Amino acid sequence: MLQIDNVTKTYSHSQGPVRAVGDVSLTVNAGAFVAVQGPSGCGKSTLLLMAGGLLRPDGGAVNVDSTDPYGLKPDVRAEFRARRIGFVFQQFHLVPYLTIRENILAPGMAIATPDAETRSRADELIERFGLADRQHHVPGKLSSGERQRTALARALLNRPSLLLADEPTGNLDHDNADIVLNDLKDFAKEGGAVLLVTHDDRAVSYADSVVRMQAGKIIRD
Ligand SMILES: Nc1ncnc2c1ncn2[C@@H]1O[C@H](COP(=O)(O)OP(=O)(O)OP(=O)(O)O)[C@@H](O)[C@H]1O
Repeated sequence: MLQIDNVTKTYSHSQGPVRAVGDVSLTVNAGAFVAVQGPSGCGKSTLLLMAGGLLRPDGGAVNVDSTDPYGLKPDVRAEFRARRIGFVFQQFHLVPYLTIRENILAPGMAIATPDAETRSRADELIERFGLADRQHHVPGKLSSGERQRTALARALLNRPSLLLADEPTGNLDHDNADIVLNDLKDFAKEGGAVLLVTHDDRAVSYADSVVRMQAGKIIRD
């Protein structure tokens, strides 16, 4: 489902280059929930962005559903991402002037005007995540838990095969964190692939397997 082979990334910086990820390989199969755990600055977000077709590695290869997203033209890559990959971030990244329902429908808009099936999928997710009463509100009016459930619903709209989650519980209390982590787990149980990057021990306990990262490298136990 997700295969990362020997990827590297170095950022250029006025103070000199910053090697964020060096020679990392990782596989996440369908039905697997894999966590990458490591301290702040070890390269987790960089790895996740490369896995999601959002940041081209300097070297190595990324394959999602046997497709190299970086081999696609930018517009085709954007559509590929919208169809196959769901993203959940710590800061939610909702569009502040769109309602909750419109935010959830946003990945549908990236492909075409949402048809009846997509709209009904959005309604199903709105029910499932307990957002029915808030669907016509903008994100600024919602709690952090509701915002992250909105982000998760948005990530699931197009029935992706891969979910990428970057510290998704960082802004949530325990109860809301449990809800989100159980939803990631359910997604894997239903046959999806989940890659979670986090420093949080509790979040990691929901994953089937954990790899540790330090200073841009995977540490093998
Ligand atoms: N755009 C950038 N330009 C320069 N350096 C960057 C950039 N983005 C990240 N870095 C550096 O690359 C390294 C890895 O950053 P990254 O955000 O991937 O780590 P992280 O493990 O996700 O950290 P955190 O948990 O704090 O988000 C850090 O040293 C960071 O300062």
